[in-house]
Amino acid sequence: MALITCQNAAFGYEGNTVVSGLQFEVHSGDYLCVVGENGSGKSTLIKGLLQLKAPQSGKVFMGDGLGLNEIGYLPQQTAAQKDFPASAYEVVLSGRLGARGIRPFYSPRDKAIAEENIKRLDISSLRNRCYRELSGGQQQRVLLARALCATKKVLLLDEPVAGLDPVVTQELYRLIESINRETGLTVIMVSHDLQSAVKYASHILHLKNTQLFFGKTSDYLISKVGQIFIGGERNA
Ligand SMILES: Nc1ncnc2c1ncn2[C@@H]1O[C@H](COP(=O)(O)OP(=O)(O)OP(=O)(O)O)[C@@H](O)[C@H]1O
Repeated sequence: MALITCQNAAFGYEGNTVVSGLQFEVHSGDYLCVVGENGSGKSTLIKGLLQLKAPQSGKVFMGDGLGLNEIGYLPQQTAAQKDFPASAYEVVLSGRLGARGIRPFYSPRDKAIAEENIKRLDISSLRNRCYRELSGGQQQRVLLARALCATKKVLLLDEPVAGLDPVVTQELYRLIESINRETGLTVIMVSHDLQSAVKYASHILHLKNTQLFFGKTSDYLISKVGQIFIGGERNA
């Protein structure tokens, strides 16, 4: 059974539809990249998957025992988040807030999970540094560790490389791919970067206010949509 299913869903704001015809499934271990131009509805879909937004029509549902609090989410960074006055360790540990529920303190297990992800993302040397003093790439690693603390099942990333230089961008992509490959964690990532999407993702969802393509990356590459967009970028 699929972890997430979109059944002919449409989303919008105050009666205006911004993305429709969404028909896809995400299975355990998939690495899905959601691509499309500015304003094509990618972030709106992410809000729908997180159930922050109800579909105007159609359905979105979770299966395979997936709970909403088992999705680790790395949102698009805002200026306010970049200025967060806490240590890198505190930011990572706060990924356990959803699991902590009404318990007043973090448990030894919460702290062990934070340690595990600090090690996994190789950020031990940053743990006591103030988050807002870190570079963009370091901040994204900390936020990725935070999102991993929240989940063993699904990681939802909205443009995780926005504003990073090409070297740090490729490092982050490789890291996300190795987490997907080594742990089987399902990854759903919004990206503007088609070349990297087809390099790393197992599946592509291409939006342009409607669903232009959904399927395996290998099929996308030989599809009409894939040929137009990938060809277009290569010729640009
Ligand atoms: N809160 C909102 N209220 C009304 N319209 C909105 C709201 N948020 C987004 N929109 C509109 O919905 C459309 C899709 O926006 P969305 O942010 O989902 O696109 P996107 O593909 O994620 O774009 P980008 O790549 O620029 O982040 C746009 O036309 C946008 O102006």
